[in-house]
Amino acid sequence: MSPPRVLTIAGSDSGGGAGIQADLKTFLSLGTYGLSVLTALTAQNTTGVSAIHACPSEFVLQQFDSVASDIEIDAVKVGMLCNHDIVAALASRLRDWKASSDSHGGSGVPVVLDPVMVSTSGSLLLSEGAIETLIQDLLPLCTILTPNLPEARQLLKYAAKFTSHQSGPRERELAQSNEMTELPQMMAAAKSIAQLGPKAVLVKGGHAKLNRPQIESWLEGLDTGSELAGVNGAVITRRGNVTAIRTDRIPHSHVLDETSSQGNPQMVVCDVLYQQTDDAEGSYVLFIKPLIASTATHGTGCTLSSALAASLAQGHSLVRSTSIAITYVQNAIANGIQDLGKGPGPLDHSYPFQPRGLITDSPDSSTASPFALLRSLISNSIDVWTAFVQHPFVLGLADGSLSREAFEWFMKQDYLFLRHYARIWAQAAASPDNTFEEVSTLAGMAQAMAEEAKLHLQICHDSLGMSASQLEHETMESAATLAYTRFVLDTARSGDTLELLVAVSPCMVGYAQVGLWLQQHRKQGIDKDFAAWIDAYAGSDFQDAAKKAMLLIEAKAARDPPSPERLRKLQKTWNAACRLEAGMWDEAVEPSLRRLVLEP
Ligand SMILES: Cc1ncc(COP(=O)(O)O)c(N)n1
Repeated sequence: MSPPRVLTIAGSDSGGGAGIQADLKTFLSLGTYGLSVLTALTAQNTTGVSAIHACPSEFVLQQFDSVASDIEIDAVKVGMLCNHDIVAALASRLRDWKASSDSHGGSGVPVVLDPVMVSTSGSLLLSEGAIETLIQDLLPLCTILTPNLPEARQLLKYAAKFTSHQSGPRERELAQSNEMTELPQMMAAAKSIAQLGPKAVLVKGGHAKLNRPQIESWLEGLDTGSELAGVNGAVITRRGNVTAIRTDRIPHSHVLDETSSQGNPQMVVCDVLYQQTDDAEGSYVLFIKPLIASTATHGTGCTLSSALAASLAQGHSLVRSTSIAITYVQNAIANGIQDLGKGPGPLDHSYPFQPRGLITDSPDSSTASPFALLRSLISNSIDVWTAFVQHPFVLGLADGSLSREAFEWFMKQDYLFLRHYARIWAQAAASPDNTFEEVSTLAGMAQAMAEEAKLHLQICHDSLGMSASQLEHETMESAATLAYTRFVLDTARSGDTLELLVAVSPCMVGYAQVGLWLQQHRKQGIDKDFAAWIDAYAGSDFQDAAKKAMLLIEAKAARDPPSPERLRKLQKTWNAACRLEAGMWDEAVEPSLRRLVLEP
């Protein structure tokens, strides 16, 4: 079960925040295996770059040949290339390598190119003379190019020179305007840059703060109102060749104070993805999300392009990979390490495994890879997982802004859910392949659910005057509760114990994670029932039962290691369960989504 392999060809940042260091951390947290070819060493810290030592281009190729002749590579990310010699040597090698791997029946290894030119701190990371070679030799080989706005401006200066298409003056006009801060301009720029050869271009809008009402009205002019879907809290609309994916969710941050991260909800950032299509029009996907006002953004470009390459290596489409990469970066920025050195800090690449303690700590030092399966399931569902464990319901519990009414709605539905959930654990306990100890652990989870339900009962009794019998026999079940329980019961019927355990895991692992997180981040003076809820999930009874069950899942997976195909199926089951979990909280916080469907 070797993970997908991703190669970074980039420079080293001795400060650890950008370059190959950022790339390898990103690869690891997105469930891939990282390889690296170094182009240059930088003496760098949070305050800037003090020296650069370029590798001889022959040595860059030697590293590449060594890796590529032995290890099958699923995606490549290219970052800092330093000088003309390295660009030229690499372009020639990548062209031959891609041609030979394509001729072996492959559809081509995706190459993500981050055209690193100048560091955030102002140092030149690509010599002037290398840009033309990069454009002429390297861009045509790449699947996607990911310039930020200053880099896009640079590239546009060359677009007119190297392409035969008609819109030369337009490029010059765009390149000269230092204010490429309007969405239509960014879209035009992405399309022009694509003429230079890459199949797709992602113009990153981080340097342009856009105004939400303006964007909304621009999109409305475009929309026929065809709202396609809400996926992971995003609203997707499409008109013609423009798809817009809008999220309002501000990633939770344990480092930024609310005033800075939520300072102005009217400000958004938009990344523009342009893909070449068979007709001349191409297609656009706009990723619109809240601006996070943080200074800890060192390594953002490296991280985004690496996350994109890792997701492509996992087999995701370009649009989904872009969406995963953006989600990863948003959250890693929101959790940026502010106080690492004297200058702007780096992102926190390890945020998916926060709070440290649940899944990162080895419960048993004799296990080489504790929680290997659960880590891989989380790593491969970062966007879905984050939408669940940092749901507005959870954030509302932390700062007390959740309404009592939403909380009580959820308590009633969760009470109904828990009865089924306890049945499912009991069913898993009865599986014929269980050891004696496993029967006891799984039955213990059923018992833990019964304990958990007592809290629900008490809250419903004290605030709504409801008895257990009223809850069980007079409460209608909502669509989200029914959907989740039916999904898990169907999985149980398939008879595959590991799959059943994966279906119930997000609830257990997620609540254990959410409980620990809330314990650290809840505000003083929140509602006493919110506090009791947090105490229940952060408490040792629930945490211990969850940890035991997690170890059991890992033991089962280790005993009968899933094939790649089975792993894909388990991942789908996990993803669905995460979405269904979040769906129950969606109903709580958004009354218009509630549907009571099943009479008791
Ligand atoms: C080795 C290396 N590669 C890339 C960057 C750009 O990153 P940033 O724009 O965040 O400074 C960097 N500073 N160092």
